[in-house]
Amino acid sequence: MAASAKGRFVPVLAVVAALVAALLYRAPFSKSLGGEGCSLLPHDHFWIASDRVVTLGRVGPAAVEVKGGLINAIAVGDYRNFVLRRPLLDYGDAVIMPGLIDVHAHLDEPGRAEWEGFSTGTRAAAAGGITTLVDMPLNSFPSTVSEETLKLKLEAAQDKLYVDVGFWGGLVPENAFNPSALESLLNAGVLGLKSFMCPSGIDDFPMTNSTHIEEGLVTLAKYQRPLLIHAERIPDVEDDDGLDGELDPRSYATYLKSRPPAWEESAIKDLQRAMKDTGAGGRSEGAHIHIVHLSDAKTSLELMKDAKRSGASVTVETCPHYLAFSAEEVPDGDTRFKCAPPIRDGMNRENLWKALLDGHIDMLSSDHSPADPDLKLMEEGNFLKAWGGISSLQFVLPVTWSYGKKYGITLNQLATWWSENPAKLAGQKNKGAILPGYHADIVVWKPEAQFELDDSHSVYHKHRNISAYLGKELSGKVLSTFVRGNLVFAEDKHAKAACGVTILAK
Ligand SMILES: NC(=O)NC(NC(N)=O)C(=O)[O-]
Ligand SMILES: [Zn+2]
Ligand SMILES: [Zn+2]
Repeated sequence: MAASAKGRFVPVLAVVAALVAALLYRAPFSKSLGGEGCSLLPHDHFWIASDRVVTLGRVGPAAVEVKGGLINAIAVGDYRNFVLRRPLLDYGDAVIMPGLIDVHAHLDEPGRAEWEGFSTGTRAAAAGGITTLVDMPLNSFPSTVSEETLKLKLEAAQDKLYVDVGFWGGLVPENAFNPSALESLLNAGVLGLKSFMCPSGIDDFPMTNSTHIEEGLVTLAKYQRPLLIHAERIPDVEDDDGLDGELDPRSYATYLKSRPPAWEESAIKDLQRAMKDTGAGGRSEGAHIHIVHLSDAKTSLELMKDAKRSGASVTVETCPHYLAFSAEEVPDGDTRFKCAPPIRDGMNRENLWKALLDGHIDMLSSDHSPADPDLKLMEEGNFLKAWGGISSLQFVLPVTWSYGKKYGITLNQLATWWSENPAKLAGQKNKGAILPGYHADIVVWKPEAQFELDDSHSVYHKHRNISAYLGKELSGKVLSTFVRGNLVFAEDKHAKAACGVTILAK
C-alpha cells in the first residue's frame, strides 16, 4: 500500500516546518555512526526515512522527524523529493517500524545474574529491535513482591539498560490479602502484577489460588493496572493418562503428557469469577486480567473468547516458540525446548496462528527465560528434571516473521502484536506506534534478509547454547534500533553508554 500522492502530509502536521527549509542534507549512514555515549549518532534532531514506514495503519514511503527523543513529525510520500533541514538517514527499502515491546522477559538481577542480567538482556533486546521490555518479578532473588524488593531491582538495573525497562510486581499469598502491602508495591511504580496458579519453581514466588487473585484484583482496580497470570493449574482430579508405568524422561512425549492442556483449562475455568469481576459494574472493574503464554489453542482459548464476549477486561498473549515449533519436531533429550506450558502438537500450532490472525490472541511476548546451562541438563537430556524456559529475546522479530510468512502476516499485524497492544497492556501511552508526540522507539529491519543462526552470528543474550533457535534459517535482519531517539544498535554494534531508563507507573 504505497502512499497515494507524492509529498502528501499527515493532516495533523499540515505544515512540516522542516520542508520549507532550503538545505537538503543526506548523511551517508555509516559516516553518521561513531558518536559516543547514548547514541551511535552525533545528533538528536534528524529524519529517518524509507519506502516502508509502518505508521497510521499503512506501509509506504515516509520520512519521520526525530527531535529530542520524540517523533516530531511524519511526512508521508516520496521523501526523496522532500527538502529537509536536518540530517536524513535514508534506509531505502528497509522497514521502519515501531520498536517491539516485550511485556514478558525474565532478567534475573539481582540474585541470578548468571542466568540473565540487565546488561546482557537489554543488549540482546536492542539487537533484536525490542525497545522496551517489562521484567517479570521472578527468577531474580529476591522476587519483586514488595516496595523494598522493587528498590533492589532498580538499584541492580542502574547504568545497565540499553533499552527502557518496566517491572511487573508479584502477587503472592503473602501480599494478596494485604491491600496496604500491594498498594506500596504499586505506589513504588510496578506497571501491574503477575501471579502463578501452579508452582513456579522459585521458592520465594509461591503460587496463588483464585481467591488470592480475586482479592488482589480489587486493589489493582484502584490503580487501573493489570494482573498477568501464568494460567496452569493442576486439576482437582488428575487424569493419569499415560503417566504411570515406565516413562522415558528423555522423551519429549513424556514431558508433554506431564502438563496437558487440561492444566491451562483448569486455571482459566478457575478464573471465571475473577474475570467476570473485571467487567462493567464488577467488584474489580478497572482491573484487567492478562493470560501469559497461552499454549492450548483449544478449550482454554475458547474460554478466553467467552470471557471477552461476556464483557470481561481480559487479554491473552502467546509466544514465538509456540508458533514456531511443534512437539513432533522436538528431539528427544533436547531440553532447550522445555518450557511451561509446553510446546504442543502441530495442529495446535496451526490453531494458535489462526487465533492470532483472527485477533483472539492479542499480542506476542518472548517469555525469554534462560537459566544457567547446567540446569538445562543438556547431556542427560532429562525433560522432567531440566529447568524450563526458552531463551529467545534477540530473535523474536525474525522468528515471528519467518514462521508467519506462510500465513501471510503483514507488517501492520506485527506492529499490532509486538508494539501497539503490548504498550496498552503496560500502560505506556507514548510508546507502541510511530506517531507525532510518541517516543522515537523504532526498529529498522530488512524482512527479506536471510541468515542462519550459526556460530558466526552475534548473540548478545547470555548462554547462546541454550537457545532452541540456534541453527535455524531465519529471515529478517535488524539494521538499527532507536530508543527515544538514541541509536542504540546499528551495524552489529551497541551504543557505548547504557541510556535506557526504568519505567515506573505513577
Ligand atoms: N520461572 C520461570 O521463569 N518460569 C517461566 N518458565 C517457562 N515458561 O517455562 C514462566 O514464565 O513460567
Ligand atoms: Zn509463566
Ligand atoms: Zn515467564
